[in-house]
Amino acid sequence: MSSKPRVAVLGARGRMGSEAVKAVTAAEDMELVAALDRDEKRETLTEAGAEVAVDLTHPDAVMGNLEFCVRNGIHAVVGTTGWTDERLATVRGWLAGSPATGVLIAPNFGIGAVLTMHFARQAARFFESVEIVELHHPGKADAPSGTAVRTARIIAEARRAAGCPPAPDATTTALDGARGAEVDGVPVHAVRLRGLVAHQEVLFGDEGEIFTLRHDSMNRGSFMPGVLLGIRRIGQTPGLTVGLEHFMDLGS
Ligand SMILES: NC(=O)c1ccc[n+]([C@@H]2O[C@H](COP(=O)([O-])OP(=O)(O)OC[C@H]3O[C@@H](n4cnc5c(N)ncnc54)[C@H](O)[C@@H]3O)[C@@H](O)[C@H]2O)c1
Ligand SMILES: O=C(O)C1=N[C@H](C(=O)O)CCC1
Repeated sequence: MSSKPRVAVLGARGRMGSEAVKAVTAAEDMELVAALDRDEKRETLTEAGAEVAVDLTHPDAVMGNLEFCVRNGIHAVVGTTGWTDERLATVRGWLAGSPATGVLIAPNFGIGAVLTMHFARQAARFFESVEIVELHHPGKADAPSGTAVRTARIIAEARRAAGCPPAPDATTTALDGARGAEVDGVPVHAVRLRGLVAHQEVLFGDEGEIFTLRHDSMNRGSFMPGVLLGIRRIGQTPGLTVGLEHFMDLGS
């Protein structure tokens, strides 16, 4: 990779993509060489000599973009959501054919959001009950948020490893959705409200005690230090990395 990575942004006219274009342009240690949105051809990436592509598009678009990048040896920093185990396996398959290429999939670029997940992992085994509430702007396509899904999986994994029983819940009748979506056994509730950007609460409860982790992204600029960190690190990190925490030296 060049000493100043040559960066392309996909989804450049979107809420996140337009912020990323500004952030990359303002960063002195990288160069913006392409800014593409829907209906612009992916070949622009290779023509512009892009070394890192930042994908901030849509769950329906991200796989095609990523396949093109990996097949052309372009590293990718992905904020787009909609990830499943099957999709991750497909990306690993592409990367097997391009072993020097790196892909970072970051469910959330917010430093505080990554720390919320890190602390949730630590807290998970100490409380009988846990539920997640995520709150986002009404323009969001997916529910629950990628961050909430990842947080639930991290908590569930930590609770399984510690041998925790399922959280108590005496509900026998409920309207559809009243108890949220169950992600790996953790109830996740999604709110969509004009005025919100991206917010999450992780609620832990035990006898006489509630412990709450809350993170608020008040604007999309809050995600940009994480996007830039991903761009700076992905060239030295071949293969698939899921979660920005792997670039944050958080320890265990
Ligand atoms: N990881 C994070 O920290 C983080 C933060 C915010 C949003 N997101 C995710 O990023 C994605 C984008 O969010 P947003 O709020 O900016 O959405 P948005 O709808 O404002 O922007 C998406 C942009 O992508 C464009 N697009 C669609 N298909 C495309 C394609 N094939 N090639 C190029 N561009 C294409 C659209 O025209 C649009 O301009 C969503 O999946 C969202 O959940 C992630
Ligand atoms: O605005 C969005 O859309 C966001 N998507 C990510 C998610 O689904 O977790 C990150 C937060 C903002």
